[in-house]
Amino acid sequence: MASLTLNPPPNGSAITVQNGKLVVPDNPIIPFIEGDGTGPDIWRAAVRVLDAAVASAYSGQKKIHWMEVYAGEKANRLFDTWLPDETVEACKNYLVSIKGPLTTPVGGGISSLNVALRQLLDMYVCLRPVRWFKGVPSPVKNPGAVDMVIFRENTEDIYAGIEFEQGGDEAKIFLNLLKENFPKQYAKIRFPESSGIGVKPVSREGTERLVRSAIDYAIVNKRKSLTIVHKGNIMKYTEGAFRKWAYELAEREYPEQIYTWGHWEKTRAEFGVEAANKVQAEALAKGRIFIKDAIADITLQQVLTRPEDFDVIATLNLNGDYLSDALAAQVGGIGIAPGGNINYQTGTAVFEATHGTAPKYADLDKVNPGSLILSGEMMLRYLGWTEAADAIINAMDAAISSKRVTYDFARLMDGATEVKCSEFADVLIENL
Ligand SMILES: NC(=O)C1=CN([C@@H]2O[C@H](COP(=O)(O)OP(=O)(O)OC[C@H]3O[C@@H](n4cnc5c(N)ncnc54)[C@H](OP(=O)(O)O)[C@@H]3O)[C@@H](O)[C@H]2O)C=CC1
Ligand SMILES: O=C(O)CCC(=O)C(=O)O
Ligand SMILES: [Mg+2]
Repeated sequence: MASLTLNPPPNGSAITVQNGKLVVPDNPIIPFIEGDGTGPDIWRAAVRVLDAAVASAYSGQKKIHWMEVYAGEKANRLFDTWLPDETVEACKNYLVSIKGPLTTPVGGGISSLNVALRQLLDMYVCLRPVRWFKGVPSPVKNPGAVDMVIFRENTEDIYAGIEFEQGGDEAKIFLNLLKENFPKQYAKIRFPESSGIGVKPVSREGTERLVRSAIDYAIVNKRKSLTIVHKGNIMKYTEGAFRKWAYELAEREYPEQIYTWGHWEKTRAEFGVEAANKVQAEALAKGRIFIKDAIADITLQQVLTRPEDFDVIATLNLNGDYLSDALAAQVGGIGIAPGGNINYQTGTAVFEATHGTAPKYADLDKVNPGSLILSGEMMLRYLGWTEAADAIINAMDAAISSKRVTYDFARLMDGATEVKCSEFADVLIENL
């Protein structure tokens, strides 16, 4: 078994934070994790596009110095560990990283390494923008109306990993604890002997830092609304509390920048519906962000039936996981759905696609690398390298217009030429 020593590229420099702002040298060291399954294919394609975009935008004055760090199957194969401490340390020390997808077995085995990274680095925002590129095949009539940005809470909820396996000693201890201390709640468990147990923590701090990031984003990017998505009618003290804390934070910290349903309701109670509508219209015309909420099940319908009503979305971990894949479907699928895990306080960020390892396509040079490339685009924007990021968006538009696309788009697009994963990268590079 090889021993693990990371060798930082000798000509690169670390990104740092000063006075709460990222300081990005022209030669930043950026750790990358190749990923499992299709990860190596899409990484090989993505890194070429990212390097070419930076080279062409800055005429060679800026250059990323990539540093491979290990996780998942490759780390286990080479170093007999799934997530080496050195990887977590590198992501922490170099601040900004990028990764391919990592496999998580279902129903047993190791816990998610993706979730572990988010928790260990306390990257509390999972940022997943969903927008349509002209010409991308979509199952909905008006995919252009989809322009949403999901802020998914990334460290809490059922993903905290507090679970007890049915029949195990821990489950028995936990069930006894419930029985003795909370007999009324225990009585609600229909089949206690044969139940596995999961615990769902949702905190005020966790909610507030997520919602604050979402409101800040909405303000900076001049977005119209923020919808708090929750299942607070059923899970009152977790998801219901998320909704309550979100509104309270908005009203307390952003009184001049937001307008909420609560404000509308107050005006309506005093002066009637017409007056309330008028005050709301005036507030929104001045650029205030409209803060509203929606229950998770109806949200999944309404993002389809009236997408124009949704803009920035703040939601809990599991809702955000479901919602991001569902929304990706409306704009061409998971093959071009990017994301980033971010701690806006420390600056730590790991960018990664929304999709998984798609193992049936591993090593076929087939899948769409767009999601990882667009995650890289988000990363470049996060670094402040907007020219390179813009170049990638323009190249994506041009590649799709030319209809030279990977299998996922080609199977739905009339007159398309199917290209391989690596060839799609070539098409993008031609268009930079
Ligand atoms: N952040 C991460 O690292 C994530 C990891 N995972 C992990 O990935 C593994 C597999 O998960 P699974 O649920 O199958 O989901 P995947 O996202 O890996 O794949 C599901 C389907 O999505 C489509 N797809 C995925 N990636 C692409 C791409 N790049 N281009 C085009 N189409 C794509 C394929 O559809 P089609 O069959 O129609 O061609 C594929 O069969 C699991 O272990 C899971 O835990 C899952 C999500 C995120
Ligand atoms: O960690 C995993 O394997 C799945 C994660 C996931 O689905 C996501 O991040 O969207
Ligand atoms: Mg997911």
